[in-house]
Amino acid sequence: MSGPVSEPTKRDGSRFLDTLSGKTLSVPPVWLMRQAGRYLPEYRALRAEAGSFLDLCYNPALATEVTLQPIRRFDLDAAILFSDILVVPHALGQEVRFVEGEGPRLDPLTSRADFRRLREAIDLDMLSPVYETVSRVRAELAPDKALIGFCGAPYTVATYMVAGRGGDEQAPARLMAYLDPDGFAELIDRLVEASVAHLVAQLRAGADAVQIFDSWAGDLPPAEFARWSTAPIKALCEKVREQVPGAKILAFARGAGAKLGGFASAVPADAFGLATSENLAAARSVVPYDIALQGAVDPIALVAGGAALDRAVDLVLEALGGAPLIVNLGHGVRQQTPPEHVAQLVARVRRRAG
Ligand SMILES: Cc1c2[nH]c(c1CCC(=O)O)Cc1[nH]c(c(CCC(=O)O)c1C)Cc1[nH]c(c(CCC(=O)O)c1C)Cc1[nH]c(c(C)c1CCC(=O)O)C2
Repeated sequence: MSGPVSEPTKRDGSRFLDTLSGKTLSVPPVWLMRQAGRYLPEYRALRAEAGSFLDLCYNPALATEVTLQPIRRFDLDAAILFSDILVVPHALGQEVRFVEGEGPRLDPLTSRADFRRLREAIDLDMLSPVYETVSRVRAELAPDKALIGFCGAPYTVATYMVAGRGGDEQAPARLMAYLDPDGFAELIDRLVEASVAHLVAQLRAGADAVQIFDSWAGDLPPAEFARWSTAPIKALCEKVREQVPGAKILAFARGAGAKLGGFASAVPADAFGLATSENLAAARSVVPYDIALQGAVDPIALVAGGAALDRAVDLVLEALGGAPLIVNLGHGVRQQTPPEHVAQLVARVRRRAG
């Protein structure tokens, strides 16, 4: 577990890692954001026994099991660590809880004074169960399956820390960014440092790649996007690679749209995630051809299944299949998704295999 990371690209036969290295495969790799979760009956059963959602995130035996549940059921190319982006504010000393049926609730930060009361640096000991989960999952996964670690982007995590919850285009954080840009920058900088430490710990524990989720970045006007999404994610990638040379990184600025070209030219990621709303051909034309794109099947088409799902998958393969592609959804799996539809999606992607 300790010592330098194994060279991720040397893991044999991983379609996912080959694609991150810039290869175009006739059968692209596939995994799904939120592939573990409440749409799976085996998740709901285990969740009922685990106590709170955070208890589950900090229980290596149960979190390992939940991470592996979708891999046992479906022929996916990658597992994603079962955890949450809000463990970072939690380990910075902010109160975080998950209200059943409603989502996350944090004690909101309303001023500089509020976040100066948080820890200066992330308490990695608090997150040691997460890293223990990473090494347990890696030990159980087949060599051709990749393990993805993750964090939230500084901006998205800051929006939850300031608002105390999701919703309303995360307006409270945007308001703070306009009214007190230096104070907001201080929060963002602290989140860059905390996220670097969290991603490096996951890579050292055995994650083959890490994804940065900027779920709320797309709402920002271009100048704010450049300052609060692009610049911190660029710094995060560079600082992770200083400690883990060659680390494989996926960056998902959801809904970047016309801002994707600028984002992709500044951020040194190995793949860029695309949201459901993106024009795929336009996205491909603004990202260098040796850099992978990931996405962007509509999660609602996955709920629908049948011919609509096949068509949604085919459109992604046609638009993006001529260059390195990781098939995924444009956002997370919805709770009402019939599990059989995930099997159908994977089969559709693999259809030309063999
Ligand atoms: C914004 C965000 C969060 N968490 C995450 C994001 C970024 C991606 C996105 O935009 O969806 C990321 C996340 N959250 C979770 C994962 C695990 C890995 C995976 O399967 O993708 C990942 C990668 C588990 C989770 N995170 C959460 C659940 C549901 C909790 C439960 O089982 O009760 C899961 C499986 C809770 C959560 N966590 C968060 C919210 C807003 C919610 C409530 C919404 C909901 O309930 O679906 C914050």
